[in-house]
Amino acid sequence: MEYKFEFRPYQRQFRVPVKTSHGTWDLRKGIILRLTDEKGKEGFGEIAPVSWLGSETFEQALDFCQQLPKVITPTNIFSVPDELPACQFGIESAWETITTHALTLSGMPLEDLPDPTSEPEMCSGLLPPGQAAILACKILWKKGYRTFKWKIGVIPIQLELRILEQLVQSILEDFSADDSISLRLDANGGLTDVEASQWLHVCDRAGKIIEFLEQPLPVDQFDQMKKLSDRFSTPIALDESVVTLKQMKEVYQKGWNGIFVIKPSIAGSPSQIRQFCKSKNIDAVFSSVFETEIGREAALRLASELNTKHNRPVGFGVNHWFDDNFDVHQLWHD
Ligand SMILES: O=C(O)CCC(=O)C1=CC=C[C@@H](O)[C@@H]1C(=O)O
Ligand SMILES: [Mg+2]
Repeated sequence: MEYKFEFRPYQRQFRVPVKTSHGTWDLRKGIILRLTDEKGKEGFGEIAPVSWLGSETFEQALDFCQQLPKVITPTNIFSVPDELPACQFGIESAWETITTHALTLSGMPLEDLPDPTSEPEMCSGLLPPGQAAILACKILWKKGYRTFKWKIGVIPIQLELRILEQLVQSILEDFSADDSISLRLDANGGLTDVEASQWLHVCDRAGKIIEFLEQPLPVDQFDQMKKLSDRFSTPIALDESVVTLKQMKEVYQKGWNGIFVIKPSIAGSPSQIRQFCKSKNIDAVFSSVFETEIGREAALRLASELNTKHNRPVGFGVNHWFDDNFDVHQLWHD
């Protein structure tokens, strides 16, 4: 079978730049691709790199698309290099939408997939860093969210610890007690070992309201994170340490049995991710990379199949970070 291959780069300005301990991200650039088979059936996919998290760069992805032939075969689709995980995901998921006849691979019709972004209690809402998190939490709670993720490691730790106290206080006071509220803290690898211990002491004291502390230390400090997870009761979730399938396997081999934050759009081949997660029974939190509806649908299709054991709310409550009325299908009409 041969497929006509077309691609369109896009870019979307964040309403508010995404600030993390890695720095400031203000423009989301990606590539929407379309495969058309010999019967005219179309399949869309998205390449949404986040190089500072560990995927290829947007430029490397664009170069790869430009060097592909205008007509490709399954050999091209399944031989995308492992150094291009966002390209692997985008091209293979476009192929899946054509070949699985709009069914998820577990046989569920696509239109029946639960869209967590329309069911906020199944989704975590991403809060801005710093003091702004408190008001943002109230706004998202009113929209139905009950799981919130807050970026830390962005301003001095004493300030952030004080804000956490205020955040927990406002949740306990303002939200009805029967709400099972969860707070996820994401340091993006920006803490020192001492700061991570300080955070985990506070999290342990705050109790179950803190679902997990995400990537407290840099990727090269896996052993220290393993020690922290043994020392404190608050779970630790790895993100930057497990961006690609290759990293997931390495970390699993080293004995990580904690939470894996899986960003399908930058993790690599969907079929290989599926195989790994099913065979290892991974405790996963599926997370967005601010992709468009094309990439989100492919990522959530995978999440719906793999998120069965722990059924953690998916990290896709990010639409409010854009305020444009971006129509991804318009790319094909310009
Ligand atoms: O996981 C979520 O709840 C939302 C997505 C999210 O937090 C992120 C997406 C991409 C880069 C980062 O800003 C951040 C992360 O580090 O997890
Ligand atoms: Mg993260």
